Amino acid sequence: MNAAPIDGAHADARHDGRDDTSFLIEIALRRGDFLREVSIRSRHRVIALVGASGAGKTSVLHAIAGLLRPARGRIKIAGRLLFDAETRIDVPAHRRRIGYVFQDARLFPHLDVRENLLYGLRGDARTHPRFALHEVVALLGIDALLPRRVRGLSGGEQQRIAIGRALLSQPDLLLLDEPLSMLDMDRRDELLPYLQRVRDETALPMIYVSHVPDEVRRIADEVHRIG
Ligand SMILES: Nc1ncnc2c1ncn2[C@@H]1O[C@H](COP(=O)(O)OP(=O)(O)OP(=O)(O)O)[C@@H](O)[C@H]1O
Repeated sequence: MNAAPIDGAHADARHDGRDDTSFLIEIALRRGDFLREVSIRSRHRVIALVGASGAGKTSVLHAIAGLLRPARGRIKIAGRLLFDAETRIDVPAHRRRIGYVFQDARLFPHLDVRENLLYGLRGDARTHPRFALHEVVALLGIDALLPRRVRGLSGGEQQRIAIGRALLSQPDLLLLDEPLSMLDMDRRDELLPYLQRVRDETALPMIYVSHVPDEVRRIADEVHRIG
């Protein structure tokens, strides 16, 4: 497979040219009969993965997150070597410092919004967080939702909480797997500006998977096609 860059939108605005905001993902993935070679090199901070259904986009994110071990290759992101088959480096998932946002919010229904958010904030992160609760709440406009139960929140509100929870886990990298795909057009339009704020104000490297060209244009510096 190839993963050639096919777009350079926003490139100059947020590309700072430093090595520690680059992506090197050169892997072979196997899942049953499915086999996919992936070669992504980018010096941009925010990249998108596009490709047909079943092309392997989610599998690439799983490999980056440490949930799927590549058959061979190397993953280095923002200056951190996460996986290298040759030297047998395979950083465990819980040490990769990755925030993962799924299609569905996957919130805990028995906890309220504040408790869902704080779930990610543990250990040292509680005392010296890079992303503090009040900052994340302001960034995502979720102050009024804090005491609410998850049940009854709209899909867009739930996704904002899921993004907040991911940020509060103090990640060095954000993976977003079609985070708007379960929302109708109006909700999508409501949530996109929040994703853009997260992109611009957290300065985190991000990988954004989507089928929707307009979303990809509005979020990513560079687009890579899988498949
Ligand atoms: N646990 C598994 N065992 C075997 N095959 C799998 C497994 N998970 C995924 N696959 C297969 O791997 C391929 C890639 O799946 P993946 O979910 O990564 O694609 P995708 O590009 O994210 O698709 P979509 O856009 O539909 O979410 C598919 O053919 C899928 O059927």
